[in-house]
Amino acid sequence: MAVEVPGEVRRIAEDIKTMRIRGAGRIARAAARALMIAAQEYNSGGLDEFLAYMEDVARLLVSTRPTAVSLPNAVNYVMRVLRENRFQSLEDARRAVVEAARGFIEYSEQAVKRIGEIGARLIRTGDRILTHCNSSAVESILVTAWRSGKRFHVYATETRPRFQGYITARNLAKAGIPVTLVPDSAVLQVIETKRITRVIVGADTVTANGAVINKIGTSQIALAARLHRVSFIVATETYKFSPYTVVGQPVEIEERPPEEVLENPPPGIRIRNPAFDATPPEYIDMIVTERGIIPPKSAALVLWEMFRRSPAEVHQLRVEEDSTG
Ligand SMILES: O=P(O)(O)OC[C@H]1O[C@H](OP(=O)(O)O)[C@H](O)[C@@H]1O
Repeated sequence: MAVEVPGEVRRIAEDIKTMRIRGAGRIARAAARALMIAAQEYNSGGLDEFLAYMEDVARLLVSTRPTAVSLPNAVNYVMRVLRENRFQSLEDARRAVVEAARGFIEYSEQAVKRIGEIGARLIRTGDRILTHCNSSAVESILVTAWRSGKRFHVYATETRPRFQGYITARNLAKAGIPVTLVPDSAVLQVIETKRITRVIVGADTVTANGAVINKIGTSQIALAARLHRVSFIVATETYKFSPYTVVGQPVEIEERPPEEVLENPPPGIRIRNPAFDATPPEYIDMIVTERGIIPPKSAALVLWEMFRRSPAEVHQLRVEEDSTG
């Protein structure tokens, strides 16, 4: 019989699903923490049962939201220690999971900080910066630049239907940064009349060809920025680069409940609520990562460096995941 998943782990999975825990980086760290808790709380059998149970937990976590690849990348990073090693005892296996999860969380936190330092160098006093949704990588850049004495103004979109732009506006205001909240539909007008100098957004997934999957509306903003020759910058940790796209697997765009758009739609009206869209590499000037700034066309190189797997190996990995799923 399958071992029961601890309540706290199920709660984390539910919180990711319902977006109480949100943001691609936070989701990844929460998933790593959930695997750590699952390993620590396991007390009902031997090593083989433990391995099967951890695979169950991994599947539960990965199934919560489909788009941000940071989630399966974090889970696979931790699970790889179990999948690729032979352990003599349950305690050794448990310890390896806890260490890997801690390692991932630490790396991720440092990466966001490093992106802040690297990206802050791009900001100039006098900039008028537009951002969309809420990205901790973008916030890290803006807050670091501000603390280093640069003075600028940020325009934050509301980001319907979940209004994550309010989180951004609140956090920036708290840091003392002048911020103006604007409706999503005002983007072109704001870029034009406020003479925006830079757009900076986060990412949920970066594909092998350098396209960026981010909060719905990002691609429209990229188009508007292109129209006015405003540089379009993406800030992201490298674990949001998708190894699956190396073999051409499309990124699934999450479709969220219609009630998020309209609670009680009048009869006869259908509602669609896609949560993300894809911005092609041609519209992206640079991607700021913890490893440095790259042009979007170099995404495949980053993937190769990180995973060091040939396309055939990635394909095999996917097949194995699917068959255990
Ligand atoms: O990792 P950080 O930079 O914090 O966030 C990255 C992205 O995650 C968010 O998705 P959601 O709000 O979880 O749907 C937004 O799309 C944001 O740009």
